[in-house]
Amino acid sequence: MIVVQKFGGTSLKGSERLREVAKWVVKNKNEGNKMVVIVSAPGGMTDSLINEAKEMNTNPKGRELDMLLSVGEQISAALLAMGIEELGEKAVSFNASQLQLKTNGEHNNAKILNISPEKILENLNNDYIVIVTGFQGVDDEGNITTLGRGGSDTSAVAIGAAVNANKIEIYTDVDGVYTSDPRIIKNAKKIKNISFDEMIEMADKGSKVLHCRSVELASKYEIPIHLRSAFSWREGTWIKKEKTMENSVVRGISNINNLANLKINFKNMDELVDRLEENNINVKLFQQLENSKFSILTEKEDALRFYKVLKKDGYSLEINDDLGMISVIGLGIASNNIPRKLTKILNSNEINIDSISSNQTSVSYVISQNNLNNANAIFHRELFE
Ligand SMILES: Nc1ncnc2c1ncn2[C@@H]1O[C@H](COP(=O)(O)OP(=O)(O)O)[C@@H](O)[C@H]1O
Ligand SMILES: N[C@@H](CC(=O)OP(=O)(O)O)C(=O)O
Repeated sequence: MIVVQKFGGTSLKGSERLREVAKWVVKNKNEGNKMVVIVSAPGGMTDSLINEAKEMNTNPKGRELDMLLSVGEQISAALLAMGIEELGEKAVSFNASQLQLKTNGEHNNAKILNISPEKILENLNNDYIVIVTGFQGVDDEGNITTLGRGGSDTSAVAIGAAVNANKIEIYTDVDGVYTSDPRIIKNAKKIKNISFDEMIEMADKGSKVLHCRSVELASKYEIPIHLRSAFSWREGTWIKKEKTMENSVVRGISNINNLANLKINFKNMDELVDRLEENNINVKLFQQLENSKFSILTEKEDALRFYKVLKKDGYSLEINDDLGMISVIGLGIASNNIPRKLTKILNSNEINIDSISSNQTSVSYVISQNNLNNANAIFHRELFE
């Protein structure tokens, strides 16, 4: 059986943790499995590399940033290989360049195009534990790219699909997906099974426990993911195809912090869309308010950047940069009375709603950033406790 195991930053921070991971991987190998291990950078390293970059240049080029950010994963990969060899097993580490893990050239947010599994399979057949750097790729010209923050989950699923893995396990610092972020909601409950669609929606709406694209890929290839803890090693949460799930309408709550809304007077909508694209603004919600008035919800950093650009060009616009979004997720949620109930709950708690949006799997409220944790606690109490 081929088993892919991915370890996140906190699971790899410091030699003691690395040794625990090495022992676990060797134990799984000794149970008769062929092991492919995907690693993130040691916890906190990617953040501190970004800070160092910003000290040198307030707006570093994507290519150079990727050269720098890809370093952390390489450190984890080499150290883990050494730790495994110390336990008497054969291990070899590879970076994306050595494996020709091809992506497009979109620096800092690259998409995986192709992975040739031969080198990994050859080493597995020669009894090696294969360790691969997550988060990184190479473009057509050999430049190092990275997949966006949290992207090593996506590396794991893509590599799992390429080697036709029997199991993909993602190890982190919580023992599963919870009904809300357990760091914020102390009474959050562990979810045993969640469908791909629900998990995609939770990740897209701010639950950083899994990279959204990793779940999209797992859904495409129909490979279940087992998300579990590298601390307790207990059974975690299964993310899998909906058919095999028991029915329940409400699955979880997600939050996005630090959003901003721009209200813009702009004559031509196509031109506005072009300007958003040119400036790389990732729009979360786009509404036409009146004939030539638009409302755009985006991350605060993007909004402030776009505000400055448009202001300089003489446009009239307003900004509210104190917003967040709370979403409740569940299959078919929009077609029952839950959205109405949630709106009432916010109203009766005097939480102002800036806007509401919904789709088949989620309903989202844009509210003031200050109210976000409170709304999360109130929704959680009403829906899950
Ligand atoms: N619904 C949720 N269930 C579990 N964890 C969540 C959820 N939403 C957010 N999280 C957070 O995700 C964290 C794990 O993700 P992350 O820090 O990226 O780990 P890693 O470095 O292992 O990839 C948890 O510590 C938890 O606070
Ligand atoms: N090191 C990268 C990639 C990653 O996926 O990390 P983690 O698995 O620790 O979330 C980041 O911090 O974004």
